[in-house]
Amino acid sequence: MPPVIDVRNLTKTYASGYQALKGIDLQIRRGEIFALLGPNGAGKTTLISIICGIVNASSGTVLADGHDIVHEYRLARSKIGLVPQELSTDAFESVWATVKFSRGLFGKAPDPAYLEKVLRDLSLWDKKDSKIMALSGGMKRRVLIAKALAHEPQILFLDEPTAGVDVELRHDMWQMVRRLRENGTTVILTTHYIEEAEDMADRIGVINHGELILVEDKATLMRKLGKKQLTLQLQSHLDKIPEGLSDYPLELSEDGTTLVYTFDVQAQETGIAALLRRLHEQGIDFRDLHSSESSLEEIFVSLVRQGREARA
Ligand SMILES: Nc1ncnc2c1ncn2[C@@H]1O[C@H](COP(=O)(O)OP(=O)(O)OP(=O)(O)O)[C@@H](O)[C@H]1O
Repeated sequence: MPPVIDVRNLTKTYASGYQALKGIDLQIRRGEIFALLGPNGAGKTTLISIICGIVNASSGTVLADGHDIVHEYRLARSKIGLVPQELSTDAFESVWATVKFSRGLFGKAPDPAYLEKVLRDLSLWDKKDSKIMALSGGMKRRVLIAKALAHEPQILFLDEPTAGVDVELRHDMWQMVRRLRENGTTVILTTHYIEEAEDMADRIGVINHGELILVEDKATLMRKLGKKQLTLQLQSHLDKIPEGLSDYPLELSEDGTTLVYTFDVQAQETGIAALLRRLHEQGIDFRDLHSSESSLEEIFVSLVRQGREARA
C-alpha cells in the first residue's frame, strides 16, 4: 500500500539563512500512529507546517494521500487536519460557528450530526454556544481539535498536543486518538514527552538539527537500542569496585551498597552467570537483585548525544 504521507528529500532554509530541515525522507503508513520526537528547535513544527501547506519548502516534495501539496494543494490539504500549538483567531465566534466554518472551508457538505459527535466526544457539546474567548485554556485546546476534525480528515497532525495540558484533557485526547485510529485515521504527533510516544505510537521518528536520525517500530527500537541493567543490593558496603571486577562494566552507588551491571539486550550472552561467579569468588554477597530495561527516554537521550558527538 502506498504511504499516506510521502516526504522526499525535503529541505527548508528560512530567510534568516537558518537551515531548519536538511533532506528529510519520511513515509507514513496509512492508519498508524507516528510520533515525531525531537528536542526544542529540531524542526518538528517546520516539517508539519510544510506538509500542511503553511510554510513553503526550499526543495523536495510531499504527497498527501497521493496528492502533491504544492500542485494539488486544495485536494492534499482536504485530507489533513492540523491541531496547532495555539489558537490564533475566532475569539468572538461561538464554538459551533467556528467548527461549522472549518468544515465549510474544505468544501464539505454540512453535517450537523457529525459535528455534534465531534463536540460530544471532546466534552464540548454543552459549550457549543459559548464564545471561544470565554473558554478556559483546556477548552480552547479542545476546540482546536474539533476544528481540525470538522472536515473528517484522513490524516491528523497534533503538534505538541499535551504541552501544558491537564491530566483530564490528556486522557481524553489519547482516547480520541485511539478511537480515530480504530476508524482508520492516520495520526502524526510531535512531542518531547517520551512517555507519550512510548504509550501511544506504533512507530517513532527521531529528529534532531533538521535531520531524521532514525525511524523505527517502537518495539524494535526499544529492543535494539535498549540496555538492561542488573542491580545488586550488597550485603555489606564497598568503598570501591574491587580490582578483580575491573573488567566488568559496573557502577557502584555513592553509598557503596548497590552495584549496577549494564548489558546489551541483544548480546548473545548477558555475562550475568560469569559475573555472579566472580562476585562469589571475591567474597561479595548480595541480599537482593533485580533487572530493568531502559526506557525510551534513555534511548532517546543517548541517540541525541551520539548525534552530537558524531558532529563534533
Ligand atoms: N520563521 C522562521 N525564521 C527563521 N528561523 C526559524 C523560523 N521558524 C523556525 N525557525 C528556526 O528553525 C528551527 C526549527 O524550528 P521548529 O519550530 O521547526 O522546531 P521544533 O522542533 O518544532 O521545536 P519546538 O519543539 O520548540 O516547537 C529553530 O531553530 C527555529 O528557531
